Amino acid sequence: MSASRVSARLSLLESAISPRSHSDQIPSSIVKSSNMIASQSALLIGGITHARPEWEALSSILTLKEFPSGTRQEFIENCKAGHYDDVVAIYRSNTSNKFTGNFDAELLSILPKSIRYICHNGAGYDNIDVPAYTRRNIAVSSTPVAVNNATADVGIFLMIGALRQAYVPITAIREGKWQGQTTTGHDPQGKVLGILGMGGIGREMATRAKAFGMKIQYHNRSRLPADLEAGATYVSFDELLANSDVLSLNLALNASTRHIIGAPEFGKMKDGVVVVNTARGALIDEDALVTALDSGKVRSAGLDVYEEEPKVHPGLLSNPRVMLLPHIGTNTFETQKEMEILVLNNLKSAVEKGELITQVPEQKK
Ligand SMILES: NC(=O)c1ccc[n+]([C@@H]2O[C@H](COP(=O)([O-])OP(=O)(O)OC[C@H]3O[C@@H](n4cnc5c(N)ncnc54)[C@H](O)[C@@H]3O)[C@@H](O)[C@H]2O)c1
Repeated sequence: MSASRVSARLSLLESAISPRSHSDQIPSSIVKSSNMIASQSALLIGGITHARPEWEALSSILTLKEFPSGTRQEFIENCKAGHYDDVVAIYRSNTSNKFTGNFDAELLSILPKSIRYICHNGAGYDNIDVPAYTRRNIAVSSTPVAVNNATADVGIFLMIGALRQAYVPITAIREGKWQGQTTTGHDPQGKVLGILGMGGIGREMATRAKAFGMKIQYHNRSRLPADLEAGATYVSFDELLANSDVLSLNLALNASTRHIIGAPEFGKMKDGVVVVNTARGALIDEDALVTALDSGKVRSAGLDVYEEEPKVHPGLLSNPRVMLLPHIGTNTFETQKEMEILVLNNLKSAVEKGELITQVPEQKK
């Protein structure tokens, strides 16, 4: 990692939050109050695993409330009953989305008028209707940068696994079949990696892939400055499809990127292309991917994300040329902790300075 990126990463983590003594007590389902009564509250939806002391330290400036688990209906009832009427900032996550459902326009209409900030734990935030929250003047932050290394590591793991079609030997040896039906794989050396979405994770994919002797090309909405390009070639979307041996998806899911890769795009790719997706499942039309795998157009794929998680397309499950992981991109101790701290730093900055550190780019425009 370059010195500038290290310092950018550290500056996100520098915090005025000073951990206080850790309490293992699970708070009540609605309210965990501080010793002092602050006039404003923060609401934690779901759990905090690694940074609970830092969360509890916020009780010096805020009353802390929690909705650790439950249903969307229960959450809505709490809102309607006025339990969160003094909440100015919410800590939520992709994980806690299963309790509340999406932060969509319906939920927004029920949230207390006091809420000014949504501090989201996750680099992807497609479960928040950002335009609707922007219209209500609610600022939203996510956790970029902190996720880069762990997610790119998984991307490389999936790419190598797909190139080597590693699923077959991995399962054969445990079934007592030694190599079983293992086929001969392919080297990354000398191949062209095409990165669609050259943001934080895409650039870390590029850094790692260069060490494997790959040539890097990318497509982004706009070309990057030379220092961020770091030797990668900027190409059009169609050139990326036509000239990549491995295509890695590293862009956000939104209305304009849903199914950005479908049957017409597979048709423009090289025969035997390898597809890696650690971004969001719905970027790819999964039915079209299964068809392209079945025909051999796509030789193999490495996937961490799916269109309808936790459902996985049966055509992917049954295909031994596909490496499948259950959305574990950021699931390391170090990264999870860094993400939690970054959310809390956003929350503290919001309350104390009126600004988020990593506000989502759509709102910064
Ligand atoms: N598998 C996981 O656990 C995991 C972990 C973290 C992030 N993610 C996903 O990865 C995505 C990328 O994360 P990031 O932190 O690198 O985001 P980022 O915002 O740093 O980078 C995304 C890049 O995509 C580009 N882009 C957007 N729309 C595009 C388009 N139509 N065509 C080409 N490029 C486009 C943007 O300009 C940006 O450079 C996230 O949105 C998230 O959904 C998944």
